[in-house]
Amino acid sequence: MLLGAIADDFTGASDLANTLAKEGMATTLFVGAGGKAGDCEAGVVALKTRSIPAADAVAQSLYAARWLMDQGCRQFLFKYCSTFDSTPHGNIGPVTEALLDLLGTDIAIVCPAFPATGRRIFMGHLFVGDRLLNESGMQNHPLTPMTDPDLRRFLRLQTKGEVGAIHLDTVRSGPEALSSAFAAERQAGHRLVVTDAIDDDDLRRIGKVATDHRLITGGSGIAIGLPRNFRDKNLLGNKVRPLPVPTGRGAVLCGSCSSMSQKQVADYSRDNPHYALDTGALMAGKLTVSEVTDWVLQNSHANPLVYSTADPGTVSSAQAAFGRDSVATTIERFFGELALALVDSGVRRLVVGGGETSGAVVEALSVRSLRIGAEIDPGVPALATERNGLLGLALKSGNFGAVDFFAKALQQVGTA
Ligand SMILES: Nc1ncnc2c1ncn2[C@@H]1O[C@H](COP(=O)(O)OP(=O)(O)OP(=O)(O)O)[C@@H](O)[C@H]1O
Ligand SMILES: O=C(O)[C@@H](O)C(=O)CO
Repeated sequence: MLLGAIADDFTGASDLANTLAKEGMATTLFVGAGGKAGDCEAGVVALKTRSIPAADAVAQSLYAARWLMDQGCRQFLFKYCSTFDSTPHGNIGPVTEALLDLLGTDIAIVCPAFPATGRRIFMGHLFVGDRLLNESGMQNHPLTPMTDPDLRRFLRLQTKGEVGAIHLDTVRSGPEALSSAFAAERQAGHRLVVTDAIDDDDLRRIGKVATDHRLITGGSGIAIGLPRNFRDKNLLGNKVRPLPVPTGRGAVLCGSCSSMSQKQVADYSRDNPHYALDTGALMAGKLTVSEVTDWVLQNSHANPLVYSTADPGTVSSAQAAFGRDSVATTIERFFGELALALVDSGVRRLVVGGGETSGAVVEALSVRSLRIGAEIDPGVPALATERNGLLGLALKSGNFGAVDFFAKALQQVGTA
């Protein structure tokens, strides 16, 4: 394994694995670290550390990094959300500083840009489409509301050390000038350096210069330029293989409340059987997994949708009534148990919306690794794994995918 990545959630891991596979690295997505890695050039360890206490996120990330070091990785990538999902306490800053210490290196690019999905960084500020981050809908996120678009200022709340910045004009002023700018930041003791990028060419420029950086952090976009560095050193084989095609019934599970998920749920619900989870009933223990499993199986000829997706007002009321973490955990556990029941009852194609939700689902399925297939929409590949036979999956980040994503994904992760 040449490149080892640690992703703070599961949809993020599949997003990054998609980029690395598209750029020609034989990539495997691992559900947690440990055990045998098999034959791959890039390994992405999916963790569920985005919204847990910082100390736990650091411990799990260091464990994953040590495992990746044992696999022989030469370069390491910490993948977080392209909308920088975090809180003033972490976990992006603390995990990055701990990885720098472990890897014995003194600089980490911080670049969540993902232009294909509208995430761009200019003068240290993160945009989503034509809006600043804090006006993009992300200010309403159920777990990590993003209210400051200035990455330098927001990240500084999470770090021990000062944060550096490299602006777009420097990124575009040639590899030598860009390398010198990183050297100057290093000299100034700025270990985390927010780096502007507004298109894929900027990301390739940064990737080229980062060839000798031991640690890089960001969204999946920052990985665009990295496979080429390994290819230029003749380190890559021709190992990317097409996915096998699972066959069987399908279902969609959505626990994301993002603006895009709300549109996707509305779109899919128009023509397909759909079941809205009643949060109150769930919290009162009045809605059981077996009840919903039965409903899905009765409708499984038509690839039904089960969702907890709700608008910000409904989410806030549920959080006020039951507590934010308690409602989130209950819903995630429900989706995990539901997915397990469905897959063990013969569902062979599963499309999941939301990073935390995807983490709960994949962990409940107890699969160890996933293979990466073709891209369905930017940042979301078809995935395949084994559980009682071949299982096709798509793990969609909250705001990713076109409005008709669910129908499209069901077709691309396998056949009926
Ligand atoms: N109706 C609801 N009320 C309160 N919380 C909810 C509701 N529905 C889902 N949640 C919780 O909100 C969180 C949504 O996070 P999740 O990561 O799954 O989606 P996302 O943040 O939109 O996706 P991503 O992280 O990929 O961008 C989960 O913890 C989920 O359990
Ligand atoms: O970077 C992104 O936006 C996604 O891969 C993600 O991490 C959402 O959970």
